[in-house]
Amino acid sequence: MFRLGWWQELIGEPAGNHEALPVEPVAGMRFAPGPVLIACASQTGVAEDLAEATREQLRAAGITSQVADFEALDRSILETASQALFLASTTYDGDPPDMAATFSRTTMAQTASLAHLRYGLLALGDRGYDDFCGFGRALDAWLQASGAQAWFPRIEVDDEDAAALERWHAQVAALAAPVAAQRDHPLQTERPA
Ligand SMILES: Cc1cc2nc3c(=O)[nH]c(=O)nc-3n(C[C@H](O)[C@H](O)[C@H](O)COP(=O)(O)O)c2cc1C
Repeated sequence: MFRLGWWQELIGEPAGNHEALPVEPVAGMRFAPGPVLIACASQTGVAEDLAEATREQLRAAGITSQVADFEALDRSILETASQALFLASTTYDGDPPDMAATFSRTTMAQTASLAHLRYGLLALGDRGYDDFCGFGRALDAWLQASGAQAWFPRIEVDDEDAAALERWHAQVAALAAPVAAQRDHPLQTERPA
């Protein structure tokens, strides 16, 4: 679906250079300059639609992003992304969507070096199933074990619950707001809390 090197082209790095970025101190609750990776694992399309809505939300805030499904993701892409939003559903018996099966089986089989990565995660599921949000929870655990730092606690969505989805878009808006404010008022510096 995606050509090789699509993420490296977006961040201006030649494809094939897979060295991890240096670890940066934790910044505040805001997107950093540079593109946001929106990674989507969907079986029946709900997470895909939400990923597009999130991309549109970022575009309206003047923030560049790239939506990628988990088939196009691998360790090297995550090791060169500094910020990402993950939208991940669960299917079958607590399993990843088909498009994330290889990622789950291979990339998640061992931890990665993701201390530079800040992320938000939306886990989609249905409490009617035994393993609620099984894949989203496993992905979150793997990201944390790999050193990535969550901007906010994982948001879990039960059967497309509107309140949970509102929380997601509110969190994205909160991350985007300081970027938009700085763009609109570039001479104002942020005051220390
Ligand atoms: C066949 C099937 C199996 C599912 N299995 C689970 C499950 O094990 N755990 C869970 O929390 N949700 C489960 N769900 C619910 C989906 O995760 C939920 O409907 C989600 O919104 C689908 O998102 P998607 O369209 O992006 O795949 C299942 C749904 C279907 C249709």
